Amino acid sequence: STGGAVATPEDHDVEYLTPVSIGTPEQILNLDIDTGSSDLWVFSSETSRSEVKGQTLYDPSNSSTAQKLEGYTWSISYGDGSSSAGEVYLDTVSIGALTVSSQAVEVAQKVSSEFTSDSNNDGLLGLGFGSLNTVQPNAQKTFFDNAMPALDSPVFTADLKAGIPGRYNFGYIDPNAYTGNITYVSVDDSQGFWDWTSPGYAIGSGSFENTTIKGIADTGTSLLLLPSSVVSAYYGKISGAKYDSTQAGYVLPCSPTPPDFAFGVGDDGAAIVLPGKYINYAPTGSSGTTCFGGIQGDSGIGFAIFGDVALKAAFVVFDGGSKTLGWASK
Ligand SMILES: N#Cc1c(N)n[nH]c1N1CCCC1
Repeated sequence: STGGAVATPEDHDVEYLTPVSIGTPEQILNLDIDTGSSDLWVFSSETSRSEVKGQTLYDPSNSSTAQKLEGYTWSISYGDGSSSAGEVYLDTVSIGALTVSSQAVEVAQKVSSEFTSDSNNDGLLGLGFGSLNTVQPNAQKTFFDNAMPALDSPVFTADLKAGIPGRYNFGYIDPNAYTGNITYVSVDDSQGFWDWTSPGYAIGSGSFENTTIKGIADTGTSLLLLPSSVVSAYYGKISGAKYDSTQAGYVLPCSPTPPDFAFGVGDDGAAIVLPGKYINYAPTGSSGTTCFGGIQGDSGIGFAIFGDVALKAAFVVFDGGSKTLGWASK
């Protein structure tokens, strides 16, 4: 089997939302597919009314295939301080033509203000490794883990794009979605993430800097978070770029377009190039003169995060069979 669906960017590509069908008859919710976590949770008929502002709600009582897991609960906190919690059902979940008949659907009873204010986001579909799942008393499998045995190939791919819809596909690699070769690298799944190591970076037309950068491929994070040495080298090339403590990040003049940023993949010289315009993440004020940087530091996290700013420059294969990541330009 195979499947897939469109991934539509929200403002500034802060997140990408994908239609996911749940239950019988189908209830379609727009979910944030997140390779940095492993819970599938949704806004629901059980979500505190005061914490819902425009989201579509999954109502298990309207699904003939919903089965409550009595006594099961979940609670998740993300690195950005947001959180949610609730109870658990099993139901049929589909992404395009790919259906999992007994998927754990975690219904939210509480969500933090960050989710309440994100009115187009109806929940998350985690595609990290199973060890990150928060369901108690027994952890539940991700959609990908449940689907894998039936997939033509044990993979899913992320083809996110700047400002326009891209796609998540399951079970196959679309040869028309990328250019050149796919370079595969090993993954350390010991922390539950798609954790890999880049050999270094280059700024603009500059020489390649060999420096080990260990980090996660994370569709649920907006920016590219890198070691401070790399970040200061990048912004040090840009007149007027500075760390702004009020914004809690590097800001830069939106014009002229900043230099490209490339990160290495594998030991044969392959690299993914971020066009400089991707680093103009969003204007900080109404004038549009100053932009918030799409590359920021990873201090305090313990690893780099290759979030959407990086991923949207690439075609990425998440291989659950070999536990590798494949990177290609496009
Ligand atoms: N912080 C954070 C984070 C992450 N590293 N991956 N996914 C995240 N979120 C998903 C929804 C809110 C935050």
